[in-house]
Parts: sequence; structure tokens; C-alpha cells
Amino acid sequence: MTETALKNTALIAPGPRGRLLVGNLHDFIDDFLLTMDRDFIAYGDIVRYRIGSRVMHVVSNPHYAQHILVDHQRDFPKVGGNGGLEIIAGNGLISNPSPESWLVQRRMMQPMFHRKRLAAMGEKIDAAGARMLQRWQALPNAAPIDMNHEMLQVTLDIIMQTMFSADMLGEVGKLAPAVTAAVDYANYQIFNPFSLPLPLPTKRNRAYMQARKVLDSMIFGLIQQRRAMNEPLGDLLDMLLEAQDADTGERMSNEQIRDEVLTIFAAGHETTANTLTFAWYLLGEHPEIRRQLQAELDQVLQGRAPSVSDLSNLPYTNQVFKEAMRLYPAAPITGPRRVTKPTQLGGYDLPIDSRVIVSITNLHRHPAFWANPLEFDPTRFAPNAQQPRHHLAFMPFGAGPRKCIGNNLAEMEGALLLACVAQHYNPQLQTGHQVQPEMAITMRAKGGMPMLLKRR
Ligand code: HEM
Repeated sequence: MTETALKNTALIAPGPRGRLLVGNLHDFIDDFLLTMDRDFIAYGDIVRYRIGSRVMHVVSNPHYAQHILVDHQRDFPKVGGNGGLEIIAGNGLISNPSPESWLVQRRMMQPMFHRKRLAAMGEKIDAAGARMLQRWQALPNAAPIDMNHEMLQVTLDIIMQTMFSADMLGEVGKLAPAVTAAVDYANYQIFNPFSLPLPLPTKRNRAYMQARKVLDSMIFGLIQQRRAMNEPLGDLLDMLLEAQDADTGERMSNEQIRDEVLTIFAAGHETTANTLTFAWYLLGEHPEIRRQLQAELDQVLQGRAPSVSDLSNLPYTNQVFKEAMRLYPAAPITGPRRVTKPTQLGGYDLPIDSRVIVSITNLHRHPAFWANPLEFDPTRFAPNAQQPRHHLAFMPFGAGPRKCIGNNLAEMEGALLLACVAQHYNPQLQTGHQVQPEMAITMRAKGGMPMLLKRR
């Protein structure tokens, strides 16, 4: 069929009615995750929304994800100017909307995240896990903790260790609270599109500007200090400084390095921490699965501390982490893409210049691709149990050229931290707490995850 013929037969996708001027914005602000879930059940794999005057579709089918993110990705570039992560990461890899300059950046950064290079950082990850356990040893049995806070602390420790070498960690201690303040501001901006512009000195704006100042001066200081050193330290900062465009030999400017450092900070620790937090909740609710995980750890490790090099011998541990990512993907949607060519998906028209988002949450729970989709069952990922399903029915790290660059690091640290904790503890949700996921740039547990840290 020609494009014109396609257009003539296209239908407008179903979706909830919006309000007069703002369209469906209020649904997203009220509860983004609930809206996506409810409308998927009510309307199906493509749902049409209106945000102000702009049409946006949320798609929840792996075939459509393949079309948008992989096969025709050039026709669906990532959109800039959305606030959110861009506020922190500027022109960093995750938020750069220009396909040309993004490609140069991606080629420069890809080798940093190669499995072999990351394995060389394994000791730093092992050490961060050991530090967490040491901290916990001082607590009494069944001490009440916020598991989300604990997981954020350890993943931040890992990203600090791998990004900056240990001798600089004292200096960068101030970085973490400034990143948290900037992420809070970015999150507020997403759900409050009519908030007062930055130059106006509101309390919130001033707090953000202050955090931004700390981040800039500290990162530029570290870059300057490192450029003056002769010895490479082998951390991510070194790799950013050394990264070169293979074709032109060009290196990154200080501003670009600052943006990439903040991108890796912002994209690289909360995601893994939130996944682990939900994994502890799931394991607490399913003691039989936790016991199976512990049996594997006991058998393979024989009581010694786990290390990154053990992970290839811990298949069930890896499966548990994957299944937690399936049920609670830390990035529940892809960033919005712009439709630049007349497109039909599933018989519905996606108009030019409209936006399209892939719902990772809905793909991961799609009843056509998963048996008992809401059940926590790590054996779905056992090598001998792979059901014939579309490979994008599970895509916690996205797909296509803009797939997560940190996926290997996330899987490595996720499985290692699961092993570290499960070897010694049976964390249990505190009685009476209702777990509710919420969207805050990443998917996180609303109000944290109050648990009792029971020793095994
Ligand atoms: C469980 C942990 C993680 C999850 C679920 C996750 C998920 C994702 C997803 C879905 C995307 C694609 C977004 C899109 O298509 O719009 C993405 C991109 C990205 N992620 Fe992750 N991520 C995780 C961990 C990490 C880590 C550890 C790092 C770095 C240390 C990282 C850095 C990035 C970057 C830089 C991009 C942008 C890639 C590009 O556009 O070329 N992520 N991530």
C-alpha cells in the first residue's frame, strides 16, 4: 500500500477524553503509572492522549516498540526540551536530542561500559557491598530500616567509586546531596509544567540554583585536577577524559564531560537502587523463592563473600534480579519520541509531530506475552524455560541504538548486591505498610520501603 492509501484507511486510536485546554495532563499529574495501567486495560495496545494541544500515544506492544525504537528509529528521534533529566544532564548522552552529536557521544562512551572494562571495576563494587554489610552488622537483629534509602546509599557508593577514584571521594562527598536536590527539582518540573521560571527567586528555584553551582564548581575542579595529573587512575572520569571520536580524534570539552558525569550519576544509581528495593519486597513476600536463592548462594559460595566474578555461577540470582526488573522496571517508559513521518501502527494513525512513548511496564505485564503476568516467578528467565515470546516483551533497558549504556553495570551490581544481602539477611516488610510504586523520573516505592532487617 502507498503512504496515501495507508492514510485514508487510518483510524484515530482510542483514549480517554481530555479536559478543554489541558487535555489529559491532569491524569498524568495525578498518577502517571495508574493512568498508563488503567488505560492499557480499557483501550489496548495504543492509547491516544492530548497534552495541551499536542497528541501523544502510549504504545504497549513489543511489535510497535520494535517499529519505533529499532526498525524505523530514524523517523522517531528522541525529543528535547522536556525538562526532567535534561535539567540535570544538559546535553549528556541520555537527553541529547540531536541524532548526529548523540552518535559521536555514544561512540566515545560505549567502550567505557564494555563488560570487560566493567569487570576490572569489580573489586570496587565488591568493596561497596562489604561496606554496606559492615554498617548493618552494628544494627540489632530485625532493626527497622528504609530499604530504599539503604539501596540508594550503596549504589551511590558504587557510582562514586567507579566514577572517581578513592582518593578523591572525600572531596566529592558534597556531590551526592547536590545531585539529590537537582533530581528533586527535575522531578517537580515534570509534573508541574506551569511552575515559575528559574530566574524568579522562589525557595525551590534558589535551592536548585545553589545545587547547580555546587555541581558545576566541583565537577570542573575535578576535571582540572585530573587533567593536570600524569598517571591515569582507570576510573570512569579518566575514561571520559580519554574518550576520542574514532573518526576525527576529537575529545570532549569540559562542559560535555560535566554533562556526562551528571548523566551517569542521575541515570546510573537510582535505577538500580529502586529495582533492588522492589526485589527485597518481592522476596519478603515469597519466602520460598528467597530460600531457593539462598540455597544457590550457600552451595556456590560455601559461606565466603560473593564477588562479581562469581556471578556467572549464580544463574538463579541473576534470574531474580531480571524478574524484579520485569515487574517493577525502574524506567517504566522510554523517553518521548517525535513522529517525523506519516505512520500507522496497528491500523491507527500517529500524526506527524505528535509524540509517542513506549510503556515498558505494560510490555512487561502484557497477558498476550506472559503467562500469569502479575506472578513473581524468576524461573521465567531460566535458560531452559524461555517461552517463545517477542524479544522486546522484556526490555527494562530500552531497545535500539538508544538502549541503556549502563545495562551491564546495572545487572552486575544488581545481582551482586542481591547475593551480598540474601546471604545474611531475610528482609521483611514492616507490618501495615502498603507498597505503592510512583513515578519520580524513575519508578520508586512511594514513601520508601520500611523493612525489618532480620538476620538469617
Ligand atoms: C536497573 C537499572 C537501569 C535501568 C532499568 C535503566 C533503564 C534505561 C532505559 C529504559 C533507557 C532508554 C531510555 C529511552 O529509550 O528513552 C536507558 C538509557 C540510558 N541509561 Fe540506563 N538504566 C539502568 C541503569 C543505568 C546505569 C547503571 C547507567 C550508567 C552508569 C545508565 C545510563 C544510561 C544512559 C547514559 C542512557 C542513555 C543512552 C543513550 O541515549 O544513548 N543506566 N536506561
